[in-house]
Amino acid sequence: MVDHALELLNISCIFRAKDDRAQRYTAVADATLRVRAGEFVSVVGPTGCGKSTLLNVGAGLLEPSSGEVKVFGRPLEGINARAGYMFQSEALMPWRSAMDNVMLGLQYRGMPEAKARALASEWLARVGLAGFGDSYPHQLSGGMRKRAALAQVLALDPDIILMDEPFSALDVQTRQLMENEVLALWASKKKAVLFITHDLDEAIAMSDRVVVLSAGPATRPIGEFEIDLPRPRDVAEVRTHPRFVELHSQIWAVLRDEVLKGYAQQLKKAA
Ligand SMILES: Nc1ncnc2c1ncn2[C@@H]1O[C@H](COP(=O)(O)OP(=O)(O)OP(=O)(O)O)[C@@H](O)[C@H]1O
Repeated sequence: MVDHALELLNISCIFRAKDDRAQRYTAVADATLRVRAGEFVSVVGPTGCGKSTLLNVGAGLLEPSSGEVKVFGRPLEGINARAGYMFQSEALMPWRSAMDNVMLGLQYRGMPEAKARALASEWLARVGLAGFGDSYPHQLSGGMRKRAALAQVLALDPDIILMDEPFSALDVQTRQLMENEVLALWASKKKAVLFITHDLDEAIAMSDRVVVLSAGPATRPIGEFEIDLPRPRDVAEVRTHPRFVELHSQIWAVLRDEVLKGYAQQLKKAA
């Protein structure tokens, strides 16, 4: 039996339209997505297609209109306690130091202060922020804030890591450094990762598998690709690998039409 960490089974999400509450909008329709324990899966798809919606369902933050979520084989009820979630936006509390931000989740789970401080300090060092524990978010660079947010999630030792375009706000160099760091941490801990991104290069460079979503409405997976590139990988170097180029063109052939459809819809919405 395959050991799945997270299963989204026949998920549909229907929202009331924001501008007209009588109207319904089917964001996701009959979508099935599985992540094995220890597997790194990326989901790519056009803007606004429903990537975050699916991730929110996996996190237990959003109840689907229909379908089932299983976590290590068990139906999910409420918040997914075995998952850590890293958002696109800043998750650090500006009035707390980096150390206090990382400690917060640990203490919330009942860890005594001294133990939480020691563990937070260990994780800050692991993400390259030794000596920055007393700094407040505004005193850290964008990349350092992402590192602190990563420490915050990983310190909780989740079995599943959900990441929603975590590095999209970073410059290219910092982003590649962070991607390599995430890969190194992942390789040492081998957690299940569900990673949402707009960026196909990033998805291929990081993942074991890339899932392509169709343009909305009624988004669902329309392609799935095993990424058989050797590991360990350097995200910048792997892009020059002939197999990377081959996979990129195969996946782009599926994604391209959806991106064009998504773009046309955005234009229609804006008109
Ligand atoms: N709570 C909600 N109420 C109404 N509509 C919603 C709600 N949440 C999401 N939607 C709609 O569902 C669709 C999917 O949104 P979602 O944020 O999941 O897309 P996305 O692929 O993550 O977008 P992006 O690529 O821009 O981050 C969008 O059209 C969005 O407007």
